[in-house]
Amino acid sequence: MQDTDIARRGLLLLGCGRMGSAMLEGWLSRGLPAEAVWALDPHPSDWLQAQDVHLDGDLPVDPAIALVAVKPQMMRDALPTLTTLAGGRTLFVSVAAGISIATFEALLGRQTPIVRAMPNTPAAIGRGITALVGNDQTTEMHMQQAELLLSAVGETVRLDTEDQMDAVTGTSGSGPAYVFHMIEALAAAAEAEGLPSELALRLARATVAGAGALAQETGTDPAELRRNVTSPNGTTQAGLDVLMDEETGLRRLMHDTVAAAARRSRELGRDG
Ligand SMILES: NC(=O)C1=CN([C@@H]2O[C@H](COP(=O)(O)OP(=O)(O)OC[C@H]3O[C@@H](n4cnc5c(N)ncnc54)[C@H](OP(=O)(O)O)[C@@H]3O)[C@@H](O)[C@H]2O)C=CC1
Ligand SMILES: O=C(O)[C@@H]1CCC=N1
Repeated sequence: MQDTDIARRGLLLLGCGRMGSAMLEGWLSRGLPAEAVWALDPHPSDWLQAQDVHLDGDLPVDPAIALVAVKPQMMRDALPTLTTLAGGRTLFVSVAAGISIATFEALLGRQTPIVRAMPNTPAAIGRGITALVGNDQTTEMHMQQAELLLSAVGETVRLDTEDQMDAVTGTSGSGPAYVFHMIEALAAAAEAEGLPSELALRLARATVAGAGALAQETGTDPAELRRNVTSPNGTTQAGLDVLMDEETGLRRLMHDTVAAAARRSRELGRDG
């Protein structure tokens, strides 16, 4: 991230809570100079205060990007802080769930280039994935600039239409929480089978991490990877008979989980 327009002109981060700091941690560790970052947050964490970023002072004059990472419900209060940067060279990037580009245009003006993005917290270790879509003012150069920033903390993918964003939010935005719960549930099940809690958690964590890495690194169809584990009439088959039950199994549960999250994203867009 050194020697980029972002490093030269600066990055403004509005809201540095869980998602803002996950990304900031990733950018700093990938070479974005701390002095190129202006962060605004009413209650900065100890971690944020320990970074050499400009904290809660004046706005930078002409930042390349203003990234908005406050809660959707805070957006209407927080965004006016940045209106002096709207309509100029600064690209606005929002990671807020639900809040539409039209809402940002109403607050910042239609001539402001705005990218709506949905990252996830594995960005903190450079393993995030962020989906992006821009408004009519965003040029190819703006999209590439947003991708440069977000690809420093993981993969990026452009969406065809903004209305895909609610489903993306329910899938990859919220998804890490589902996977962490999978670790919790697997560990609890191991304990119920008599293993000590520390060992149970260690096995569950390494299994989820290892399986995820195998799926990601080989690119093999996950169904094939699942079959590779499943010996005929063996232990895995006995387990999967429960997990893949059509009525009560994971597919149905995951369907309802993602649908509920996507629905909430649409609600936040209406009420946020
Ligand atoms: N957490 C996640 O996994 C993901 C979150 N997002 C999106 O990121 C955004 C932030 O979420 P998350 O980080 O979880 O939430 P947090 O509450 O952890 O972070 C939001 C931060 O913004 C601060 N804030 C509140 N008002 C202002 C203001 N006026 N100016 C500057 N900062 C302000 C908050 O301070 P205080 O707490 O003191 O109010 C807080 O530190 C949300 O819009 C969410 O939808 C997107 C993808 C994933
Ligand atoms: O829970 C939320 O609303 C945010 C958006 C995606 C992940 N966290």
